[in-house]
Amino acid sequence: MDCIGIIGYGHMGSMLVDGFLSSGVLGIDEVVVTSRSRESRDACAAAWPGIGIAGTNSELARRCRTIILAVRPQEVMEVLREIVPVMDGDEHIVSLAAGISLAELEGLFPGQVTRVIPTITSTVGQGTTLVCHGRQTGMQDASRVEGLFSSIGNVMLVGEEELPAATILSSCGPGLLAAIIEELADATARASGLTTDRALSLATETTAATAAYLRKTGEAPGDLVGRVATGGGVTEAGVKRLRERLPGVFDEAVAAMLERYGAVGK
Ligand SMILES: NC(=O)c1ccc[n+]([C@@H]2O[C@H](COP(=O)([O-])OP(=O)(O)OC[C@H]3O[C@@H](n4cnc5c(N)ncnc54)[C@H](OP(=O)(O)O)[C@@H]3O)[C@@H](O)[C@H]2O)c1
Ligand code: PRO
Repeated sequence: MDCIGIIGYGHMGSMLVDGFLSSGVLGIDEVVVTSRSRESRDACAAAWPGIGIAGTNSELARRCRTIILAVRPQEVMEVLREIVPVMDGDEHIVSLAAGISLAELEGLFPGQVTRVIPTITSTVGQGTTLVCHGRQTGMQDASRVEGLFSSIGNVMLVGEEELPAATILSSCGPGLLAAIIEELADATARASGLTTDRALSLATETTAATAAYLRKTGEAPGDLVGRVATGGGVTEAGVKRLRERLPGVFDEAVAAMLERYGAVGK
């Protein structure tokens, strides 16, 4: 059987196992997992009784044709070097690593290679996975991988040159927005009698509702600001302050992320 192998049972590896099996896109006998530590392999076996667990990366590579590298960028090339000698050459390597290029991957494995950038929000079936296929990847394997990731959210095909910016939005985005929600809630709690818990609950609900509103109406964010910010009113005072400072803050944050993107794993 053509099994899907996942190397690395961390945040992404465990999310993919849960997502692929819960969605039913894969059966329990179609997935093989390994991870560096015994604890992670045991945790996977306990969470999904009957799942294939490989003791080593090489064992997994011998058993699977599609191999998802869910290790950190700085570990990807070492893992690839370890498994290439036991591979036939017709496998499909799927790397989740931000910052490791197709050319770098193909330099070690000159076969079918795809870069996939998932997002933690796939845990709840939402958000967009970015997919960028290498030149050697055939249509059948490409659509198999796209189908797998479609089972846990949206899939967007992107060119490799678009990947850094798209990653910031779709994959770093939940972390950025979570930090903003926390700051907004903390600031209102500091300035009032509202408890932090209640402030966080309101800020989270409002963020979800605002995204739902924008998605459903298709309205531009600036137009929504205009609907909410009554002239001379409360929102206007806050938006004015944000617009004075936020462009510079966001430019700095994006520049820092792009700089790190180029260096990660090197
Ligand atoms: N987190 C995100 O939201 C996100 C989004 C998009 C892309 N990514 C990418 O996804 C990849 C994984 O990120 P993550 O957040 O899941 O990292 P993580 O939680 O640190 O998980 C990495 C896992 O790799 C395992 N590992 C390390 N070295 C290994 C080796 N030599 N052989 C086998 N397993 C090994 C570790 O195993 P043990 O636990 O067994 O020690 C760990 O569980 C990264 O390349 C990252 O750039 C992450
Ligand atoms: N998480 C990974 C990082 O922060 C890649 C995108 C989201 O490096």
